[in-house]
Amino acid sequence: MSYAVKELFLTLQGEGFHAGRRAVFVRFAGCNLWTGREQDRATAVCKFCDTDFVGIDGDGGGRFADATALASAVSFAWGPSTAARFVVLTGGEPMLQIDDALVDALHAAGFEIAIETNGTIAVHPGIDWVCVSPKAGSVVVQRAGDELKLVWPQAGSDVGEIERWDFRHFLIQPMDDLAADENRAAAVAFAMTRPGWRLSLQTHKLLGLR
Ligand SMILES: C[S@@+](CC[C@H](N)C(=O)[O-])C[C@H]1O[C@@H](n2cnc3c(N)ncnc32)[C@H](O)[C@@H]1O
Ligand SMILES: Nc1nc2[nH]cc(C(=O)O)c2c(=O)[nH]1
Ligand code: SF4
Ligand SMILES: [Mg+2]
Repeated sequence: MSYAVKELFLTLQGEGFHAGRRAVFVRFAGCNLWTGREQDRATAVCKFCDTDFVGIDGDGGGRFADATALASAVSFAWGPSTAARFVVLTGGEPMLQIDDALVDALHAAGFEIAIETNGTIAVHPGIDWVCVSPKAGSVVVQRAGDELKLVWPQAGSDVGEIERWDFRHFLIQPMDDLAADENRAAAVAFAMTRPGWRLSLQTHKLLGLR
């Protein structure tokens, strides 16, 4: 299969459990919860997305003909060191494109594979670190994994239900929008009142990283 990739870059993981860790990001084009067009945002299932995932025109993006080609680009972006190789598959919704061949090729290149997913498509079992970020109004089928990262506040999300899902870590992340200041305060209040949850900040934005 070929892969449509919006952008591919080396940075520090900015969010969640692995925040601060060097990582290659592969941002797949396309999502099942929003077209990515501003005129469709208000009617989308997911209305608060902070990301441009339309097309294959970003830095390092393109159409990769096969898994070997994409894994080679990830390896090149990481550089020659074989230590602690870490790739984050995101998007858009990466589970629309991830397949056996890609997981095998990234593992063969020595990478630990993490995913950022909305959880509406079952995650490939070969992925090493599963971060699910549920969206109110969607049906989450991936209810187990390493990290549950809830963007907050989200009207209509059932926190009581989410807390019963089988994740090792529960994180609350303030929604970045015009109300970002209030949202940060709401996320802090959430973490203060719900033991077992931790605050996740989008540190790459604070640091001016990608
Ligand atoms: C752009 S999404 C791509 C991966 C996948 N589609 C998903 O939603 O998890 C990457 C992460 O950014 C989070 N995110 C998106 N928009 C955000 C916003 N405005 N504020 C805070 N986090 C946001 C998502 O919830 C997800 O955890
Ligand atoms: N530095 C950095 N960390 C991130 N963590 C999750 C991201 C994403 O958009 O999936 C992201 C991103 O775009 N950049
Ligand atoms: S599910 Fe993820 S990529 Fe899709 S619109 Fe929402 S935050 Fe953006
Ligand atoms: Mg992002």
